[in-house]
Amino acid sequence: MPDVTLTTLRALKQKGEKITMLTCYDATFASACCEAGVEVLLIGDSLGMVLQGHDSTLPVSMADTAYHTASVKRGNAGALIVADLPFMANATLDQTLHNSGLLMQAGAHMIKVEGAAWLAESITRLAERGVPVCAHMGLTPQAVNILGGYKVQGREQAQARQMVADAIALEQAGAAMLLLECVPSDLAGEISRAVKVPVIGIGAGSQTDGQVLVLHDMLGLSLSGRVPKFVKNFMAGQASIQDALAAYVNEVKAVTFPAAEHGFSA
Ligand SMILES: Nc1nc(=O)c2c([nH]1)NC[C@@H]1CN(c3ccc(C(=O)N[C@@H](CCC(=O)O)C(=O)O)cc3)CN21
Ligand SMILES: CC(C)C(=O)C(=O)O
Ligand SMILES: [Mg+2]
Repeated sequence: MPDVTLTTLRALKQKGEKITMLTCYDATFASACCEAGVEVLLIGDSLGMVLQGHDSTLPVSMADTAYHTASVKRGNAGALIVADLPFMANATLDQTLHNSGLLMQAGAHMIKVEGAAWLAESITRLAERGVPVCAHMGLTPQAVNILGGYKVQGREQAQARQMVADAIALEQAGAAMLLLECVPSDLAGEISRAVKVPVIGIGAGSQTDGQVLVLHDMLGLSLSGRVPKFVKNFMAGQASIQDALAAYVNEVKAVTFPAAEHGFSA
């Protein structure tokens, strides 16, 4: 796969071709994902849940994230690498700049931060220094203790209008990409059409510019036996992990995944 850059992703959006993204935490899976044509690899703080067995993403440290980012970088063959800034690693602007720098030096090409319009200042400061930022909106799992659980966001009209306005504000602040988690499908489509930067969705329906899933979820593995409704098991009917990864890429590109049953209504 030729190196995927921000330019590649913007061109895919303009062409109307869907962007494929998966979480990835190690070199071997990074290599397998690249082989399958996955364009973006995310070192998600979901690693705290799927690798470490915690019940939230909050315990994940900068050291954990840097370690997995460096591992993914060694197996990568052309994908754009995005790393999640862990819980409280962006408590101040100084810490945001310092910690983002460490993840870029570990091998990330882009940093992802959870929030809304209040992220604007740090996104601008990072972009000035050469760090592209993905703003993760909607269900932001680091705020699970404020949100009262992993619940769909933006179902109320006022909250939906605010999310559209925040997305536009963050694009103007210099965000390179947006990610929407667990928002009604039509709202996610509206936001995707309102900005020029690529919008990736998880539990956000099929109208976004791309899709992401947690690797373990799409391979049919779970700790609890309980999986969110937006997850599809791509191992079903496949002979190998490599085939399952390829099936994911095919279904996202063909817009057969996500189907209506994987999304939420308003
Ligand atoms: N393995 C794994 N997969 C994920 O997608 C994921 C993580 N871990 N850890 C971090 C967050 C937590 N996520 C979650 C977890 C549960 C639901 C969930 O159960 N959602 C309900 C919707 C509830 C509602 O209707 O408001 C569902 O039915 O899917 C959603 C996102 C997504 N992220
Ligand atoms: C679910 C994705 C978007 C994520 O942030 C993660 O894996 O941590
Ligand atoms: Mg995350």
